[in-house]
Amino acid sequence: MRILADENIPLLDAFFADQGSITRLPGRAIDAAAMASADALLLRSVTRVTADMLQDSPVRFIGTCTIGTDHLDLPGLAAAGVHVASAPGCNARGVVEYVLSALLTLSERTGLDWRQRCVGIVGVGEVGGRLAATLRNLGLRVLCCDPPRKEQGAADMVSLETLLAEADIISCHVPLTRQGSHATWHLFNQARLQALRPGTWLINSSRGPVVDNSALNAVLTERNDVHVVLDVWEHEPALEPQLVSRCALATPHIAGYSLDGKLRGTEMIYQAWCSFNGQPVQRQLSEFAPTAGCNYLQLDPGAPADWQLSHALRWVYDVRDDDARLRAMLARTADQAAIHSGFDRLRKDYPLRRETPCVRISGVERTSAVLLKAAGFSVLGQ
Ligand SMILES: NC(=O)c1ccc[n+]([C@@H]2O[C@H](COP(=O)([O-])OP(=O)(O)OC[C@H]3O[C@@H](n4cnc5c(N)ncnc54)[C@H](O)[C@@H]3O)[C@@H](O)[C@H]2O)c1
Ligand SMILES: O=C(O)[C@H](O)[C@H](O)COP(=O)(O)O
Repeated sequence: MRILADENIPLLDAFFADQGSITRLPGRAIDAAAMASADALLLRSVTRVTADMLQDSPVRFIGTCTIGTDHLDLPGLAAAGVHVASAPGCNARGVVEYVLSALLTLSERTGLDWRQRCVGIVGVGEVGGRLAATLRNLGLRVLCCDPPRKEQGAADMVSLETLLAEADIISCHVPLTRQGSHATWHLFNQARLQALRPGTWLINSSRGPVVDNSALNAVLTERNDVHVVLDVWEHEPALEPQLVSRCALATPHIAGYSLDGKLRGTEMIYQAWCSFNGQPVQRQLSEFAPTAGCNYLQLDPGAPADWQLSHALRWVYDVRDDDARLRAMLARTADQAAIHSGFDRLRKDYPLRRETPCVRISGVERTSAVLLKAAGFSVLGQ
């Protein structure tokens, strides 16, 4: 069995070494020629695969260790008899922590308390659903917009127009789709961007083309009341430096880049591989990865509960660091080829980041403990 894999998949050998010979390539270098001599592909989100690209290839299994699948032509591959597996929800908690950190940052910069604002969530699946639950636990008013789920009977959904009219903060968590009645390509087009309420915070950590980047750039030229956070870009790894400079926070598609999320993605694809090949699952992530519950944060017991929450959220993940790294890269070059490689380098060399569930916090009062638990922390001794 010849396995062709993205070099950025962690624990490849631990899970797959005895399943065949593994060839590693940068994800963007995995092309039709490389696929022609592989039986299986293990990918992340940067490798596009269509049925046409596999015409001369024996590949029958593709596993993408990611939530998103828009890089794969799913109908074409299914028609060609290629089995595709993805990793739903693998890094959803990381994205929630990214959004919480962005809210905290915008709150500090604008002086507006994020916990008093109404949040509109567009796309209420693995990420949006967890974000909605966390924010509601923390006492925020949350509006949810998910027409496909509404059609399947989900209650309490609002239209996008209602959400645009009522939400102070909009966070986008839809898949990128180009066809069908709920296509999300340019869901945030010029008209909707212009219709944002004064002072709106708009966060996109789904896929770049969900927001029309050129329209956004134009709208931000006219309006400085809207605060935009972008983790994903319409033409990434290409970036429009002017748009970056107009964003309140700008990061290189790392919202879900917790170590836990990446490792979970590999394990889920290993499990899908075993199922596809009719073989038992013989390996578990817990054999290879550091377990949860290993980090301790000591908080000042006398500090106010809101401070404890902010401090703990910052300790888990601080979006300002990723924003600073992207801006520093852009300050060094205006050359697009260098920007492409700089963008990919920031992702490849991403610092270690762990998710909240592996954090234990000691030394807090009861009010703080309730708040911290609502945000997803385990609180020692409570
Ligand atoms: N930036 C990152 O690091 C990162 C990490 C994880 C996921 N993502 C992206 O976020 C997306 C969402 O992730 P998820 O795990 O929540 O996916 P999901 O499939 O669990 O949920 C997506 C939800 O969007 C809804 N939806 C589809 N079309 C819609 C529309 N037009 N309007 C409103 N809702 C619509 C679906 O019904 C579904 O409930 C992924 O597809 C991926 O592209 C990005
Ligand atoms: O869809 C996903 O899971 C995320 O966008 C994921 O973080 C993408 O990571 P990449 O495949 O680009 O390394």
